[in-house]
Amino acid sequence: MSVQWYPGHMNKARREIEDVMTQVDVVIEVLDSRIPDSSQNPMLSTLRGDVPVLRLLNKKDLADKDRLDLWLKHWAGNEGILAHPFSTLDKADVSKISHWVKQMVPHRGSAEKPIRAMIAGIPNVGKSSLMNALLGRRIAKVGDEPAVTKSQQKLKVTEGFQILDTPGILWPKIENPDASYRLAVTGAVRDTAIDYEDVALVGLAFFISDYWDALATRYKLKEKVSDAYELLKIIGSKRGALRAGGKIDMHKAAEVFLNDVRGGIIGPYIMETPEMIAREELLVEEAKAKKEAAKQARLAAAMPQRQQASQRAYQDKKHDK
Ligand SMILES: Nc1nc2c(ncn2[C@@H]2O[C@H](COP(=O)(O)OP(=O)(O)OP(=O)(O)O)[C@@H](O)[C@H]2O)c(=O)[nH]1
Repeated sequence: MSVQWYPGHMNKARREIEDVMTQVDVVIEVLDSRIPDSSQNPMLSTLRGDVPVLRLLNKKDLADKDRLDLWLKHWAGNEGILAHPFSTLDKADVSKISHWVKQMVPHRGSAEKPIRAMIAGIPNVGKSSLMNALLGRRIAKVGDEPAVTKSQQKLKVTEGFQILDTPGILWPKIENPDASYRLAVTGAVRDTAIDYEDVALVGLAFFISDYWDALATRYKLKEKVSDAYELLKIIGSKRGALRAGGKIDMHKAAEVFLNDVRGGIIGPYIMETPEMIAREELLVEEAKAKKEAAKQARLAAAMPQRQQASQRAYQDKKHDK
């Protein structure tokens, strides 16, 4: 949960995943179904090459089923990707994994040629829980170490199915500020990375627009409140987040709300839809194009000055002769 991603970490993770990729037949990519896009690692699609990916939308018990279906439809045609809603808490789901991997790698799966899988995902998506559930025992938590570590042992799940003993920890989409907030709201990145109250306000604004009824039921709100800051104050007041003198303690109010969101107490939700991500990507592209155009305009504007400067330098040189 507390990995801080720096370029050095990312390079190390990338190299190690590349090495491990040669030893596996399938990657089991664990996502947080409340943020199906932001919990994907941006590099995995390139790193995996031709290796198929079983994409588990974990924590389905916390997710909005309708939006989950939108994502499944969205990925349906993707070559080499099989996606399923999933929960490590659901024994029936866990028992289906060996069938799903066999579907993806039909030429392996016997005792002589077992399917070798690596579990991978960003921090806190449920990789260790998945390994424990598959193996029926607790493995040591990998926690703070980015990427795959040590030489990899293969652990037997069934006769024809093995998993590597250390999950691959991948970095989240930290370069996109909107995604960073969504990762923070669900608890996938450390609270200290972004201001706690800001995270709660982003989360609250999202619930106001997308899941107002659930919010109203949880906090017994009679009328719609559109302003996230005002609503955080109301939640703080209702839940006793007060300082001495009766002023609202906004940090405590943020804590109350975020604990509810992360624990699924308000109700099932998904913060991203394929359509919304497409719009966001378009905006990012447009912003990039605008920035580039502004740079070119600045260069063009500076051109005559540069030409004048080089002309002056030429004339000075001539004069000196
Ligand atoms: N509600 C719910 N919680 C889950 C599920 N699977 C895992 N969790 C919880 O998610 C949290 C993170 O799970 P871990 O298995 O530690 O996640 P991880 O990916 O190994 O985390 P790192 O070691 O930080 O990379 C724990 O509190 C788990 O209990 C699930 O299906 N539903």
